[in-house]
Amino acid sequence: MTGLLSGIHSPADVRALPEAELPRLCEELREEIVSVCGRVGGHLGASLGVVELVVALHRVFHSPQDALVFDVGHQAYAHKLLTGRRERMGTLRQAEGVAPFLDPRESPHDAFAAGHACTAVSAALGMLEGWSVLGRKGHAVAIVGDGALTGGLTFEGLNNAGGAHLPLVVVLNDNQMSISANVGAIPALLRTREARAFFEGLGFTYLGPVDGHDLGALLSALREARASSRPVVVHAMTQKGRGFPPAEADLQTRGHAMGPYEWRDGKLVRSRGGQRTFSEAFATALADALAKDPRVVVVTPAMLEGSALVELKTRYPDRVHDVGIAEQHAVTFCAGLARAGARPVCAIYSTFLQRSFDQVIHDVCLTGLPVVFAVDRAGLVGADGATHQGAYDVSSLRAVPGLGLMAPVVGEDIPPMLATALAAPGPTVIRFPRGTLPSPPPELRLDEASVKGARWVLRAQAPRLTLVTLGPLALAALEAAKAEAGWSVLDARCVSPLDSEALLAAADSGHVVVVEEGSTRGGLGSAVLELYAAHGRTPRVRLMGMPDVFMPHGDARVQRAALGLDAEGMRRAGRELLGERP
Ligand SMILES: Cc1ncc(C[n+]2csc(CCOP(=O)(O)OP(=O)(O)O)c2C)c(N)n1
Ligand SMILES: CC(=O)[C@@H](O)[C@H](O)COP(=O)(O)O
Ligand SMILES: [Mg+2]
Repeated sequence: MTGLLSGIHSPADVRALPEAELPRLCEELREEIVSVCGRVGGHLGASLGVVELVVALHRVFHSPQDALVFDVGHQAYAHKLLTGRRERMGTLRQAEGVAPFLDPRESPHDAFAAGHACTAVSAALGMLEGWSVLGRKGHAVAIVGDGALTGGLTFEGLNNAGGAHLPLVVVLNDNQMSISANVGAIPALLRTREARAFFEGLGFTYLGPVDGHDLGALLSALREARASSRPVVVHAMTQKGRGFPPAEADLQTRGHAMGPYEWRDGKLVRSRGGQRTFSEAFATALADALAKDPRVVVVTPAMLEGSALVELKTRYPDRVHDVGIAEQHAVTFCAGLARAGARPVCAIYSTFLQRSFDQVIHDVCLTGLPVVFAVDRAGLVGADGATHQGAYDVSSLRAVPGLGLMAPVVGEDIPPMLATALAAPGPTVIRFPRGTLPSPPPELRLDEASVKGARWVLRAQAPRLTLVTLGPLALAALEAAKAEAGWSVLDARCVSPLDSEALLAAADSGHVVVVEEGSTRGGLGSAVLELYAAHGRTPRVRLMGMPDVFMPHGDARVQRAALGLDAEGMRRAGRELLGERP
């Protein structure tokens, strides 16, 4: 790489450039972002939209003495390129490579770790307050999207900041988009003069709206904000996908994030197989439920695309609700719907459901309201890494009384599971992973009758060992067991309530390996051990799953194999437990 970017190793180099060179720097940053994302995929559109903003921020503020706190961190590729990570950017989102979002362990210029939305204002305010206590000087800037303004946590931070009289700078990166078009009253509010009144009402000085691609305007607004002794909002208008026509033209998919791509015959081609995903299979089952039962209502906290609900939203605009990046609200909204007699299905990623644990307990489960949670991205998620792993849903939700919890193995399991959940008098979780559907062996087909208990996928004549699995891992277990003599496979299917009878029968084999794609701390394996302890049963048990660390980014298939969550790994673990040569 020649050009300006090759001479930029830290923000000090950005500040040393003549101002007239900054447009060229922005051009090079865009070229680099498009090129990196073309090779490895990533959050292309969000990052392209803030190139001028990031350059201006590094020009006016002095990172790391000043803290630039990016909300989510998916928009920060230009920041990574300007802070010493340019040469490693080709490793973005891959194992051992540059992190998908921001992480202070990767760079001192990443002021605060993120990946989940709506944390920036609170974190930046906390840092300012901390510095004030410790007598350290510095500016703190929260860079927040308009989507993050649909989340309660952002408002909690703004409210606190407006009354705290600290010179917090909030840069509102308003591209009029969340992943989908932004929702609720906020988008309209931000288009009117009331935006000023709103932020001023909260105790902020309001600067803007500023053209977020006009470096001169940005520099002058940010300088004014830096000089302020009060909280300031700089309202910058940006365009997602800016400078890359396919992203500008297709905001929801290419404009937010996409996998690796290439140009073929003048067309952008995504390298994605045509196989159906678990999310799509769930959406198909939902379509059926919506058609059959007028009480069914679907709720997503800002993940219409990821949860494959775009088409259903078009077909049922009044029964499919995108409520914004508002997981707590989504769950309590569902509780209200259920209380009114509707049958809500909350489609939510496992990692984002963490936000609403109390709402699940207090608003839904305490009185047993019939809400269905379609918990997507349960298990390893791959390139999004530690912040997005679906590791804790089973461990945490298993503890909640009256909450049913089940997991399909194959796509065919989903319709009967959803029907069972919708017919249940109380709340139910259906958890399924990110990715494509496996091909079902004929013996795994379920009938449409209600789903009950565990299912023997393979029952050996003289069993020596049972692999107890959850979700699609049953298929790898089947492969492992078929290669060994006397191995059985039990698909636990329901974690709550546990099928005690089947699991106690599994103990008869003397050796039990419990395999799940979730934390082994408190997950299905723990449930099985609790059951055996309660019944005084003492088979030799081995637990397999996600270990007691925050699993980093990488290829999910590779990680699965490394954790032994494939046929080979299960065979190895089983043979070890049996005392046989692995
Ligand atoms: C708590 C949480 N919910 C959902 C998401 C998924 N998500 C990531 S970015 C994004 C859109 C954010 O919109 P905005 O803040 O406007 O930023 P933009 O992408 O437009 O730059 C969403 C919904 C998340 N990261 N965290
Ligand atoms: C940044 C963020 O939280 C989302 O954009 C997320 O990366 C989407 O993940 P999926 O690709 O699994 O939908
Ligand atoms: Mg936005």
